[in-house]
Amino acid sequence: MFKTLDDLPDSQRLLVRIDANSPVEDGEVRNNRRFARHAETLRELADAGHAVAVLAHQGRPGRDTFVSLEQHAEILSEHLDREVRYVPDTYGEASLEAIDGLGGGEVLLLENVRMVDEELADRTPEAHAESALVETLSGEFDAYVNDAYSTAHRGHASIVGFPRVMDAYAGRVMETEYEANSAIQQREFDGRVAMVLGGTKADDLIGVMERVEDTVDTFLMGGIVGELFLRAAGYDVGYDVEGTDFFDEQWAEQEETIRELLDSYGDRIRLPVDLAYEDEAGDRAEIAVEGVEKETSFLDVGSGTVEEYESVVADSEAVFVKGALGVFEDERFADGTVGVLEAIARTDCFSVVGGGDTSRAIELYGMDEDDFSHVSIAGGAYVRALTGESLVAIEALKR
Ligand SMILES: Nc1ncnc2c1ncn2[C@@H]1O[C@H](COP(=O)(O)OP(=O)(O)OP(=O)(O)O)[C@@H](O)[C@H]1O
Ligand SMILES: O=C(O)[C@H](O)COP(=O)(O)O
Repeated sequence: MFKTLDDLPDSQRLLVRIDANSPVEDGEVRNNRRFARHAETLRELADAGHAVAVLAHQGRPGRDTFVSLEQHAEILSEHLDREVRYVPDTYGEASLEAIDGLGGGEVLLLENVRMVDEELADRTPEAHAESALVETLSGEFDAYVNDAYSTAHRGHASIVGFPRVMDAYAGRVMETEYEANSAIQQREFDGRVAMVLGGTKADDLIGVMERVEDTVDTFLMGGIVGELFLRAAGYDVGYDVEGTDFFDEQWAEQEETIRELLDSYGDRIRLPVDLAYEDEAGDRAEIAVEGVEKETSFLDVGSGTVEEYESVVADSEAVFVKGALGVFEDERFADGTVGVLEAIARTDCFSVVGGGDTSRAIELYGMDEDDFSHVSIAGGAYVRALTGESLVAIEALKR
């Protein structure tokens, strides 16, 4: 097992990796449950008198969610009820100076670690440990704490590099999510098991589908991923809204695998029977997938699909959710995501909802977290844990 905060010596200078990757709307970073959860870890460390420098990422280069962490520092300050200083630099002169001035009980947020090219480089953990980022920052601290459970599946420098050269501990979020999600993996279900798969990241979900073949009876597809499956099934769908680029690259990469999955899983994969879009008046409109004739950017599954998915949920003993069925952040296109989540909440089935964005729908639409067995703040990491795949961050902490 890994070491936890219970094992930390007193008065340490700590480098703490959190995952505050958040939705960004019109340049504004949206507060979400990740902040509140990580704030608990940071409060515990600061209250204990440790000096805390925080490392985190936001978005990916090339995406419009790829922004600096200045707003994250403000949001964290509100949650912590103490100032979180921010330095617009990750391991250069400015950040080293700020780290130098960091006292016990203080919290400093370094700049988006994905602004350092080495972070995302495709390298082994050994090579990551030799990067300038890791070599420089590791020399400034006594120990490294990884609380970023939701990034635990990414073999990036800040996740797998530091634990090779520093004393490493799991933060509270890492510890509790790991325990909860491993417990799920060990359960056995007598009845039917359904998995709701949506959102934007096809490669994550396809990996899952291949691994849970023996456990899951029905896959309920939606979101961008659902449209990719519909396209593979012969429907003329999968067109981006202006300014987004979800479909073409993923289609080129995944077309063949999606076709194979459709062939081999047959009826176990349920695809949307209707979809919703914004009409000329700006209202929600729906169309059956059979009737789609012109290029349309769809933003939700339709009401016929929700009805079908609700009845699958009602017949299931366990339901796992990863990814939203539509752009639920816009009330007009929340019906799919909210409809299915409410159907789950109405039953007493064992249920797990994951996905940093998706789980936010629970809060946004006034649902009660207690109606679900577990709500994870992780997306890809949660799904991998669920399917028994090991997480590189956990392996690194266990070394
Ligand atoms: N048809 C669609 N068009 C555009 N975006 C969509 C569509 N359907 C769902 N989404 C978006 O998918 C997002 C959720 O999926 P995503 O795969 O990003 O994340 P997640 O599973 O919640 O979390 P994580 O990022 O933690 O893996 C939502 O923000 C929603 O707006
Ligand atoms: O939000 C997440 O799922 C994590 O922060 C990982 O982000 P990524 O999918 O961009 O690597």
